[in-house]
Amino acid sequence: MLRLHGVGKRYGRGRAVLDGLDLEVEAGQVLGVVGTNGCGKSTLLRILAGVSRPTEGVRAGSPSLGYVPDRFPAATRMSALGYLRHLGRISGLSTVDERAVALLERLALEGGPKAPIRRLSKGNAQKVALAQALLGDPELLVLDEPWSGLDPAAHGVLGELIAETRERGAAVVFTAHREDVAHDHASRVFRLTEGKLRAVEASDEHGPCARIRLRGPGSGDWSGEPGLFGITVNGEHLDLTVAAGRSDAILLTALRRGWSVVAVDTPVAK
Ligand SMILES: Nc1ncnc2c1ncn2[C@@H]1O[C@H](COP(=O)(O)OP(=O)(O)OP(=O)(O)O)[C@@H](O)[C@H]1O
Repeated sequence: MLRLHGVGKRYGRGRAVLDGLDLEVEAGQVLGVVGTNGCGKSTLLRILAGVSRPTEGVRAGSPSLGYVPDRFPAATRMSALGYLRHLGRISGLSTVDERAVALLERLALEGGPKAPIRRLSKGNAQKVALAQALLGDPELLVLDEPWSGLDPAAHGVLGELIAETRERGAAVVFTAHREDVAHDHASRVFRLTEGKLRAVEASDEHGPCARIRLRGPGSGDWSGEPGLFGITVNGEHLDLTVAAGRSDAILLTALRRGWSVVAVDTPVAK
């Protein structure tokens, strides 16, 4: 879908921010990029999104793109919906209203679709940025620190939107500061250091997790269960967060203990 080969980037006469970097993005993949402040994550994503050119190397491929930049240009007088309509027209989308309103409602934009963009808080502006990136159902979604400023409810919705994007066969590349967040959502995680990407495997403690929702009546003491990272009681449901590799075993244990399985959210395939 999109390939970077030997990509380098230098601003003016400064040091090389990216240096001989290779990356292949394939359909249905979610790639997470982590790294310290200033290591070049936004630079890499700008090149992936085609808004900045590498000073060396090749960017090959031309998927349709949705991009959430690190800074959202939020100075417009338009309403959120007006802005999305405007971008939709520029991108040649015939009707955007229904999809735009649905996305803004799902992300719970404060003030609704008519909220003026320049009065939005950082997190709410980020929701509009996400909606504009998703509007045209792009083949590649490039998200620069998409969690920044979002409240926990919007975090959850963003996770769903990323999963849905992958399920319809599109690809996602995102940056994150927290490695565990990256592993929660990505099929592959890379660390950007010294201008290059290195794969980061999930450690046992922060590996990909599955979420299992059970309904009672069931019994048993879950303490000490290997690979069980967390339990939450949600009304009549018990929600377990488990290591992906242990989910079958924990499901069997739950069934034996008299629980019914309501839902299993499996991790992104490795
Ligand atoms: N337009 C620019 N002109 C000059 N230098 C730049 C420009 N954009 C980025 N840089 C420099 O390139 C380096 C990488 O910046 P970049 O924003 O890509 O890092 P980052 O990993 O996204 O950082 P953060 O985690 O803080 O968002 C930094 O040293 C930054 O100062």
